[in-house]
Amino acid sequence: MEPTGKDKKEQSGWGPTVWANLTAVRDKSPLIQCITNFVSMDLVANTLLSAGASPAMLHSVEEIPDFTPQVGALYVNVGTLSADWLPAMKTAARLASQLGKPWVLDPVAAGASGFRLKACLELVALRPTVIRGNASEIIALSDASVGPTKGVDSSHESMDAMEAAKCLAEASGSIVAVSGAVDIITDGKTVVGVHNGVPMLQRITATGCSVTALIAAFVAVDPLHALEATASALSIFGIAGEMGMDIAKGPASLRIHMIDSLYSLDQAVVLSRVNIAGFS
Ligand SMILES: Nc1ncnc2c1ncn2[C@@H]1O[C@H](COP(=O)(O)OP(=O)(O)O)[C@@H](O)[C@H]1O
Ligand SMILES: Cc1ncsc1CCOP(=O)(O)O
Ligand SMILES: [Mg+2]
Repeated sequence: MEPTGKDKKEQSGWGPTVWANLTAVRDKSPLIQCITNFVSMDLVANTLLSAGASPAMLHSVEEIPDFTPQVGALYVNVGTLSADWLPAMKTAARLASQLGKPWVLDPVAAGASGFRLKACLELVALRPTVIRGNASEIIALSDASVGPTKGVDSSHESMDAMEAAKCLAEASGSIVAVSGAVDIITDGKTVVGVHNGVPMLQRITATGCSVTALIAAFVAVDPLHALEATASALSIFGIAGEMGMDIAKGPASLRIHMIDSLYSLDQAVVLSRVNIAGFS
């Protein structure tokens, strides 16, 4: 029998797992429903398309009963949250959970206001498959606290959020991913680190939103191995950033070259660049 998911990774390292997951996204082209912020819509859609997935920015509550059952995964991002958007986010998340479909939460600026924190906690209660945020967002969610904030940017390093990520994963039952110089992914017990990426990715708005969308595409094709799928997506996005950075002159050209690189990544590049390791 062919090894799958975790077994395959343990036998031959992460490279083949990451490549197999990217190949599955390209082959299956999963439909991803994105309820995301206004800033990110373009980069999120183009990231998904260049990876081979099929994005659809459908966010009206009236369309959810017809559309959400057809998607491979749902992506919810609270970046430009207002009260009128929240019912659609919760209705879609509840339906995805009921249908056993993977859904992924990006809790942008979770600790910036009481309104936003409460909304994020209500979404977490609807059992996302994966929660991906920066370190400050994951700490705010885990502590359920509003505090000093840099808004959508992080004022912490990803490693500062290791314990918060584990606690949040234990409490929620979700895979929790913290992005940063090292991306941390945990189910509350196992913790892996992704060491791909370049610092310039922080200078492009919506790269965090886009990597969360990519996680949704990867869990859509391997929902039973959500931790491995999440690490794979973060590694692939980081590698696309590394390849793009080789020719970029700054954030604007990195944005273009990163999308081109994501589209054209081949097996040799992926196998040589994947940099994922467990934490003991
Ligand atoms: N210092 C860094 N070095 C390498 N990659 C980074 C660094 N900081 C962020 N990244 C990458 O940039 C992407 C966006 O992450 P991040 O900036 O933390 O998210 P957000 O935009 O939500 O704050 C992720 O793929 C992450 O791995
Ligand atoms: C600038 C901004 N403001 C509200 S949402 C948003 C985009 C945030 O994107 P990311 O979290 O990927 O940096
Ligand atoms: Mg973000």
